[in-house]
Amino acid sequence: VAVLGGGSFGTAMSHVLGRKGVNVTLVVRQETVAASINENGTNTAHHPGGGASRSPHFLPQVRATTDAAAAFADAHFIFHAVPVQFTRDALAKVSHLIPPGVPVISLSKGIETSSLMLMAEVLEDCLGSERPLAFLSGPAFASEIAEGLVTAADRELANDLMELLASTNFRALYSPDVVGVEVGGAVKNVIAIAAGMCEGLGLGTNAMAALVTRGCTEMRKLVVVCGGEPSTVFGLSGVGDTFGTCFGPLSRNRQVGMRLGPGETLKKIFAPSSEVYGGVPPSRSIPKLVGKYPILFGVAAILDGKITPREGLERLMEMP
Ligand SMILES: NC(=O)C1=CN([C@@H]2O[C@H](COP(=O)(O)OP(=O)(O)OC[C@H]3O[C@@H](n4cnc5c(N)ncnc54)[C@H](O)[C@@H]3O)[C@@H](O)[C@H]2O)C=CC1
Ligand SMILES: O=C(CO)COP(=O)(O)O
Repeated sequence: VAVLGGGSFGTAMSHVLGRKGVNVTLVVRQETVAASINENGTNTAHHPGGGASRSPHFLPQVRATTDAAAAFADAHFIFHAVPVQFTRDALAKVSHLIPPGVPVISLSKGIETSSLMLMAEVLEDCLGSERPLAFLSGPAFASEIAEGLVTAADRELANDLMELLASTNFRALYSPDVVGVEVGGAVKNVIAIAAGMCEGLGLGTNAMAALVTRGCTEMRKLVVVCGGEPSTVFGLSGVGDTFGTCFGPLSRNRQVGMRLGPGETLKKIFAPSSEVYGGVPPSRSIPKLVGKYPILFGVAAILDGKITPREGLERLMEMP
């Protein structure tokens, strides 16, 4: 397996596969990161997620390189772990190196803000309509991967992936609903920002439960608008990922919301690093896509600095 993107999730999935004895080549951009993985067994550039613990030691099955051509040449699967907004840029440099017929599996959750496309459409744009594609989603924090959902138009490819990934600490189930799975993964990040704000404002358990429940209703409506199956929302990629993200401490999107709630600005939150968390771009693109769903639209207005989190809450409460 070649994994494109040596961030938190690319690293975590390399560990999952490495522990199964699968040979993995992690494609990173910096020689220093590759050298650190190969020589010291650690990825100094990234925490596995949640900021709580450092990445475990790499097994010898996992090697890192900056040479995508070499990594892709004999790969049976390519896992794409570059954030949605940087996907086109990343693939523009390497897509010609991917041998024909080799499946590409997206691990990335979100909506491309410039085009309002899901990863299925972005990847088809970048890799052509013949490329076999699959998508992994669900509650899968890099620091404690547990369960994921594989979705693909091709059932045989999905079966191969479920077998490839299955282990004592990872289980993959199947869904045929690519749109429903992908919309769920994008929207849950936005709900997580809202849940973090709820927490940051100290609004309590009742408010949090109501917010997350109503957020999932908006997710279901959006899945339907985009052509997915509403029942997908009740599975791992919908409520599963939303609960894990909103009610636990691990989500970076939720952590952004927790700081926004009491009044910190996005500019200040992102000042120390150039990273933009997954939920921030979809928060802004989803309203363009669907119109005024109250929670999704409210998060966008807050991130754009048009209203404060507390004003957003008041608007929700005052809605007829
Ligand atoms: N961290 C997590 O727990 C989970 C993350 N995901 C998804 O996985 C995707 C990646 O997330 P993380 O690994 O957490 O992000 P990250 O910020 O830790 O890492 C992103 C990686 O992409 C690379 N990258 C950025 N721009 C690039 C470019 N133009 N060309 C090549 N590489 C580039 C960066 O160098 C970095 O190694 C996101 O879409 C996220 O939603 C999904 C499930 C869990
Ligand atoms: O998607 C995730 C877990 O399933 C990771 O969420 P964050 O990007 O909010 O950390």
